[in-house]
Amino acid sequence: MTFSTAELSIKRGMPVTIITGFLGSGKTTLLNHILSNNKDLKVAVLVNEFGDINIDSQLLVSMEEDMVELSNGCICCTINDGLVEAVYRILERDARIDYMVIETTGVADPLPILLTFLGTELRDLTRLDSVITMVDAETFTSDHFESEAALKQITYGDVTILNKTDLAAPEQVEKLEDYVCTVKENARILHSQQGQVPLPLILDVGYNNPDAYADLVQEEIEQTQHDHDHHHEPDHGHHHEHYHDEHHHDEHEHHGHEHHEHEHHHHHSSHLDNDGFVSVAFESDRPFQIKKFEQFLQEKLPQNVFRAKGILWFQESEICNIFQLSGPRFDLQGEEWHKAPRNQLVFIGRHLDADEIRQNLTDCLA
Ligand SMILES: Nc1nc2c(ncn2[C@@H]2O[C@H](COP(=O)(O)OP(=O)(O)OP(=O)(O)O)[C@@H](O)[C@H]2O)c(=O)[nH]1
Repeated sequence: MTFSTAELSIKRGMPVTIITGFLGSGKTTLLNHILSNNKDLKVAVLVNEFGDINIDSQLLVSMEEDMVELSNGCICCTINDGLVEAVYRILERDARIDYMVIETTGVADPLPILLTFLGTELRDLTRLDSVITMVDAETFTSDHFESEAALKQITYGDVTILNKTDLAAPEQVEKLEDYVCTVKENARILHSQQGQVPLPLILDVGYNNPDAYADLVQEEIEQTQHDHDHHHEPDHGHHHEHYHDEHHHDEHEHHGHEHHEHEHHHHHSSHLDNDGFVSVAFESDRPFQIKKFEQFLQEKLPQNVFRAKGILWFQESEICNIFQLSGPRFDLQGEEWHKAPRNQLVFIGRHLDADEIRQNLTDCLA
């Protein structure tokens, strides 16, 4: 008689923390803080990114590579098979794993992700410990970037971390705290700089209350069942079709596709459609000329780019430059190359003209 590896080694009751928060709020920074201070706790990480290139996972502090699982599909899709599969891959690992942390994209509504943990077979294999919401204390205001996802992130967070307090006046932080309490009564709020919060305040805290989501879970299961019956479609078809559609959407946003509704989305995510945010990826095996790239940033970077990140290679420099742009500020940090030099950049914003951005960047190449 033979056993599959999965049957032999699948882990049960794995505690899971979900990190959510809007674009650039500090999710990856918090994840790095966790990974640098987790002591004996073996943490596996699942990173979901908005865009075609995985930048975040390359910016994680050095850790065993196989502890990071990626999923570039849209994990905010309701009762999501792609997410379930990625979590399974972690649970099936032979290595010891004590804890799982999931970083969502900045434009994700966390509710469908929560419901995936509470309403599928993951309910028996994992224990959703808490949802942490990162908030950029400098830029977040009560208009929540006109993004429904940004609001949902606060609504469904079990702990809210007001991050970047170094960039915000104390009165502004206080005002933000009041606002968060209007969205979420009795919110648990922490403050931080660079995501530095004591880990016992955020990990293994048992804040998530599955009972609070029982009705939604039931509704979702029925909806999913109905949709599957209706479409006569196997689960896989659903996921891949969506995945493909996201990318198509990214690429062609400037032709006015932002109002397109994914037919196969269920009711929780259909209203979002990434709130009109699109991502434009750029990659090249040729280096940039520093001067030209600087000029691009100063003169050609579209105003509506909300977030950008990348790993940059300049002709004039031997080091790898980590580029971060979040709202009004950008930053370049040098480090050693850990792989063959190459340019990888992602821009995120509303109404971006992908062709124009790519052409302008191509013009910066040496
Ligand atoms: N000044 C300041 N900068 C911060 C702080 N926390 C994070 N940052 C910077 O903010 C930028 C965005 O941080 P990330 O951790 O990448 O944000 P994120 O939420 O993962 O961003 P997305 O990938 O867009 O979802 C980076 O340049 C960070 O170094 C902080 O407390 N103060």
